[in-house]
Amino acid sequence: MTDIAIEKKPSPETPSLKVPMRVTVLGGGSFGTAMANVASRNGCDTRMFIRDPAIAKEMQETRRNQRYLPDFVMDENLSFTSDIEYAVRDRDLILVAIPSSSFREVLRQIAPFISGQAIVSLTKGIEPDSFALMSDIIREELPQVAYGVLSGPNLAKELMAGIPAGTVIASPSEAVRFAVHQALASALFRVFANTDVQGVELGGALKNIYAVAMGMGAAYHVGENTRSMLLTRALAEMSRFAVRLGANPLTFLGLSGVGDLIATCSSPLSRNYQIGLALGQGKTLAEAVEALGQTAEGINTIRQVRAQAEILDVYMPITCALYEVIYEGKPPLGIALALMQNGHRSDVEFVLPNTTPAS
Ligand SMILES: NC(=O)C1=CN([C@@H]2O[C@H](COP(=O)(O)OP(=O)(O)OC[C@H]3O[C@@H](n4cnc5c(N)ncnc54)[C@H](OP(=O)(O)O)[C@@H]3O)[C@@H](O)[C@H]2O)C=CC1
Ligand SMILES: O=C(CO)COP(=O)(O)O
Repeated sequence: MTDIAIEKKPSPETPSLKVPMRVTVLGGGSFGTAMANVASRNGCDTRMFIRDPAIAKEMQETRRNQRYLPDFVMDENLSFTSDIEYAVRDRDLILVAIPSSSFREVLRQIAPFISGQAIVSLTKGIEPDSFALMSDIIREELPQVAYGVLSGPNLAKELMAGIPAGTVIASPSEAVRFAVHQALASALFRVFANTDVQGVELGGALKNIYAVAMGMGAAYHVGENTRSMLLTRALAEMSRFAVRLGANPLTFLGLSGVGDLIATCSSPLSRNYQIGLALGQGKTLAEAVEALGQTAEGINTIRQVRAQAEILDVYMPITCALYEVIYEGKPPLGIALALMQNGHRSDVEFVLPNTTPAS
């Protein structure tokens, strides 16, 4: 990252001072497009890396993302390239919006051209097999870079429509937190800060599991009491798991925790919710994924987290129940009834630890 952004850091008395930043977004799907648009609209010199040259050319000419967000016109200053070196050389910030399954591969492609740019993950998933978070992958592949993760209730279509939203930049580096704020914050987009990278990242990845569950619940027309119970127990479950991995439980009170859980679990715009809805309406997993045609990280996250919870001996009843329904073909209503009979447990276990063994 260049020094300019850091040297001109405004004092709290001069919050409106802005230094234009050079931003690149890797990934031309829904979220990459939405965040590139946020940065460009905010005055950043912004490039998007699209792997298919024909699509990059089409987007440059039409300013539309015909496949992922056809109903929106992108900011007129945004530029598009399929040349990865040109995309990442001499930039301040690289925002990575690539699905978790390809995240490492793309970091390896950019590695030869990285010398001082900060790398920020926008991805909400966990790498298959390794159980690595995106911040782990950045540290492994690019050990010298300043890095962060951005996560929060940020449905791509709402951002494109200019509907106000907030997000969280988590980084051990104050310079990265500041630079991301400077690049993205506006009257339409608030950027909050955290240092609990793992907690923020796990919030974004884990809530996808429960969005699948809530989509399925919607197919069964569950009531508000049931929805609220499921959401709140989801928060208990995800924070329990994340704390076992070293996260701060209080992070889950923030936008990247409860905030994103509410947005993703309540909105038909969420692709994970859409998958759950389709499954609840009787589609097979393959049919639901094919009909969606976009990334729904939750499907893999359910499998990964269930396996990891078993290894770590963390009680994750909702995740395990979903696994049984989706991957073992068990009947959803029977599984839901069994969940309701899981015994007498603490409401908030950081207040009252559970004393009875999990059934
Ligand atoms: N959409 C949303 O509202 C939000 C999404 N996220 C997260 O952002 C991440 C990306 O999601 P999203 O943009 O929505 O996903 P999409 O499915 O909409 O798009 C994925 C994009 O990544 C590209 N891509 C995949 N593999 C590679 C690769 N190896 N090299 C280069 N490009 C590649 C795809 O290219 P191609 O089209 O050529 O396949 C496509 O442009 C996910 O982790 C998601 O959880 C986070 C917040 C909100
Ligand atoms: O993470 C999201 C909103 O914050 C979007 O979730 P989906 O990937 O389910 O669309």
